[in-house]
Amino acid sequence: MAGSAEARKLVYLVTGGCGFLGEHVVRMLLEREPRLRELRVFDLHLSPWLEELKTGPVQVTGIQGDVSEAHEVAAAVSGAHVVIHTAGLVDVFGRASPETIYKVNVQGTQNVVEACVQTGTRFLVYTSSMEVVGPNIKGHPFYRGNEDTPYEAVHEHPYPHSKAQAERLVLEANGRMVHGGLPLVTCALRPTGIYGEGHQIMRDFYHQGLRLGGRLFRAIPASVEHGRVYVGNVAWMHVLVARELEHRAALMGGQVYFCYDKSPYKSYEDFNMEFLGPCGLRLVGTRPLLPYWLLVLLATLNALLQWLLRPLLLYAPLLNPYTLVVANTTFTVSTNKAQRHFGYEPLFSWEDSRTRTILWMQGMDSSAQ
Ligand SMILES: NC(=O)C1=CN([C@@H]2O[C@H](COP(=O)(O)OP(=O)(O)OC[C@H]3O[C@@H](n4cnc5c(N)ncnc54)[C@H](O)[C@@H]3O)[C@@H](O)[C@H]2O)C=CC1
Ligand SMILES: C[C@H](CCCC(C)(C)O)[C@H]1CC[C@H]2[C@@H]3[C@H](O)CC4=CC(=O)CC[C@]4(C)[C@H]3CC[C@]12C
Repeated sequence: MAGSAEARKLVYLVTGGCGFLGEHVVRMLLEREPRLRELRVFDLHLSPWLEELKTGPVQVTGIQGDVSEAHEVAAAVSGAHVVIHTAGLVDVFGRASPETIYKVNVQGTQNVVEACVQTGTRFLVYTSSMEVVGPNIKGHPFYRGNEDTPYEAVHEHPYPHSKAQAERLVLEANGRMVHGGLPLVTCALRPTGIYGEGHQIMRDFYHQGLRLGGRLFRAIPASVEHGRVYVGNVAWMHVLVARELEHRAALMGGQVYFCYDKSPYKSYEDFNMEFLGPCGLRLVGTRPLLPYWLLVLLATLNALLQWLLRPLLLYAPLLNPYTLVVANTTFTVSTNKAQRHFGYEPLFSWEDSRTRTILWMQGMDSSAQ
C-alpha cells in the first residue's frame, strides 16, 4: 500500500523485530501502514533481511540493543509515536535461567514503559501470551474461553510468570502522563500458540520426523484441543491495534485481547500434521503410544537430567513436566472482542495460512538438520 510523502509522518518502534513474530509485524507494517515514515527495528541480533527493506519509501532503521538496558531502550524509543513491544525470551525448556527470563521479559518491559513516559511516546502495544492465563499447572481445561472467562491462573514456570508480570506492568501504565503531559495508552495482545513461516518448533518437529524415517509418534490424545493462530494474523492484529489505539483510546486503553483467527481447534500434534503431513511425515497411532503416567515419568526424568547435567552441558529436550501439562490440557479461545473494539478480521483465511506454512516448510532445506 503506497502512501504519499506528506501522509507519512509516524515513527514506529518494534522491539524484537527480528524474531519469528517480529519479522511478520515489521513486514506487515511496511505493507499496510501508509502513515509510516520511519520504522525502527530493535533487537539483540539484527537479521540480514533488514537490509532488503531499506530500499522502500519508509526509512527502516535497525537498532542493535538489549531491552534490559534502560538507556538503550530510551534512546530507541525517543521520538517514536508508537511502540510495539514483542521482544521477549520465549523459553519453556529450561535453556535460560529464571533470572535471565525475568530480566528480559519483566525488566525489559518496565524499561519500555519508562522510556515511553520519559520521552513522550503515547502508544504502547505489548505482545503478551495466552500463557498469562493458562493452561495452569493443575491442568484445568479452558474450552473456547474469552477475555472474561474466569480461570484459575497459577504460574510456577518462569516464562508464563514473567509474561503475566510484564502484562500487568503494561496495563497498569495505561493513563500515566508521559513527557509533554498527555496520557499513555497501552494494551496487550495474547496470542495462543503461533504458527507459520519461520516457526522454529515446527522446524524441529519436521527434522525430528525426518530422523525417525518420516514418522512422528502420537503422545497427546487427539481430544485435547490446543489454541493456535497464524503469525500473519497475529501481526495484522498488532498493526490494527497500533493504528486504532489513538482513535479509540478510551475503549482500548488498558485492555487485553486474545489473538484469534479461523485456524481449526485440534490437538497440538494433529494441528502440526496439517503442515507436516503434506511434507511427507505421518503421525503414528490414533491414541498416545505411551501411557500418560510413563510420559510424566519421562518428563520428570528429563527435568532431573537437566538439573544434574547443568554444570557440564545444556540438556533441554521438548518434553518436560511443564510442556507436558501445556500440551495435554485443552486451552482454546473463542472471542470477538478484537472485532468489536477495533474491527479486526483475520487477514488470512485458514486455507491461506495453511498453504503459506506448507510452502515455507517445503522450501526448507530438508538436509539442514
Ligand atoms: N511463539 C509463540 O507461540 C508465542 C509467542 N508469544 C510472544 O510473542 C513474542 C515474540 O515471540 P517469538 O517471535 O515467538 O519469539 P522469538 O524468540 O522468535 O523472537 C523474540 C525476539 O526478541 C529478541 N530478544 C530477546 N531478548 C532480547 C533482548 N534482551 N533485547 C532485545 N531483543 C531481545 C530476540 O532476539 C528475538 O528476535 C514474545 O514476547 C513471546 O512471549 C506469545 C504467544 C505465543
Ligand atoms: C513443545 C510442546 C509440545 C511437545 C509435547 C510433547 C513432548 C509431548 O510432544 C508445545 C506444546 C504447546 C506449546 C506452547 C503453547 O503453544 C503456548 C505457548 C505460548 C507462548 O507464549 C510461548 C510458546 C508456548 C509456551 C508453546 C511452547 C511449545 C509447547 C509447550
